[in-house]
Amino acid sequence: MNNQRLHRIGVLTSGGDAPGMNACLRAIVRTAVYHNLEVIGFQHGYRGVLLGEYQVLDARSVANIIQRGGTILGSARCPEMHHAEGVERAAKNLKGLGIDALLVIGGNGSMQGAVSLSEHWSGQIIGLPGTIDNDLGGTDWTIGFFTALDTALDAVDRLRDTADAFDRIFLLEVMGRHAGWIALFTGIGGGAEEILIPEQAYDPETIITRIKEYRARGKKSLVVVVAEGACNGGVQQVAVDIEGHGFETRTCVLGHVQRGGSPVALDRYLATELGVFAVQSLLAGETQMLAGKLGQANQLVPLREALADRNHQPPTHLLKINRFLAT
Ligand SMILES: Nc1ncnc2c1ncn2[C@@H]1O[C@H](COP(=O)(O)OP(=O)(O)O)[C@@H](O)[C@H]1O
Ligand SMILES: O=P(O)(O)OC[C@H]1O[C@](O)(COP(=O)(O)O)[C@@H](O)[C@@H]1O
Repeated sequence: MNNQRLHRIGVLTSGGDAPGMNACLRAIVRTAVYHNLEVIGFQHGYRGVLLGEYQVLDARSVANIIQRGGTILGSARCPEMHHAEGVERAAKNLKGLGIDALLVIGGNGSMQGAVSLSEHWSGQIIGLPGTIDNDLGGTDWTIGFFTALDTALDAVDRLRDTADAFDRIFLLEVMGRHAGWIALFTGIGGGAEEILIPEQAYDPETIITRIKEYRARGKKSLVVVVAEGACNGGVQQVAVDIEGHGFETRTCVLGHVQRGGSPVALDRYLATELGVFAVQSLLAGETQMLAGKLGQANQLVPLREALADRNHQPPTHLLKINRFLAT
């Protein structure tokens, strides 16, 4: 299966970092070295390609990182890639460095960058889904989602303790500007009474009515999980709306805590399997693909299709079943 033209591959981590990116780097480097490939790690995502900032990664350079959050390569949002000149420069630099193939670990934006690059560069490109938001098509799960979820769930449990002690309404804001995956799964797993996500129109009147019903049914403490992008103004607006009806609230914004920490088992597993699969795919001559997990299988989906996949929405039927669960 060896691709005779493949000698030197580049790898980068881009966009919002996600727990498990290091585990993925380890799997990529070890698999590549096993197959006698040289690996160049670009620092801080596409910025490293543009500035020529990179390091050679050998098998030992990825020792003892499988359990570490963040990314040893660093990440960045690199605005230059939004312009043709930036993409052309990245392509020129990759060519100059003799890179035969590039592996991009990141979210939606990073995959857009990979597609743009493929229009100016003839090397092979494979993307790997790395974002806590789980908002990328072409894969059921993204690296980092499971860890972020556990962090958010832990926060809900802790808030419930103090909410119970004071009979209070707590609002927890979790990440997800455009995607409600974290909020939805955290809300279900944590037994939240209400879950607000960007995929569902925000209706303050409904929330108020339900809070009154909960209280009438003897529920004292209430937890509302709010995705960052659930409504204009985020959790602060929700607090204003609820307080406007005479209910006292407390608000907690979880923020970047969700991005850090040691990856949980499922993220390490996903990162490792997809890392190996991505290198095997390069060796098989594949390009412009996302290496993802669909069901139990590793799958290659064309990057453009993965980006266009509108079916990868969070399962909003969970909002309906939460009506039973919150009774
Ligand atoms: N439409 C695009 N065209 C080219 N490059 C892009 C595009 N969108 C994003 N990128 C590149 O990918 C980087 C990461 O994207 P971003 O959306 O910030 O994070 P993520 O990959 O986690 O979704 C951006 O900073 C930029 O360098
Ligand atoms: O760290 P920043 O730049 O403030 O971005 C925060 C955003 O990044 C994320 O953590 C991850 O999003 P991306 O994968 O799109 O980068 C979002 O949940 C959050 O809205």
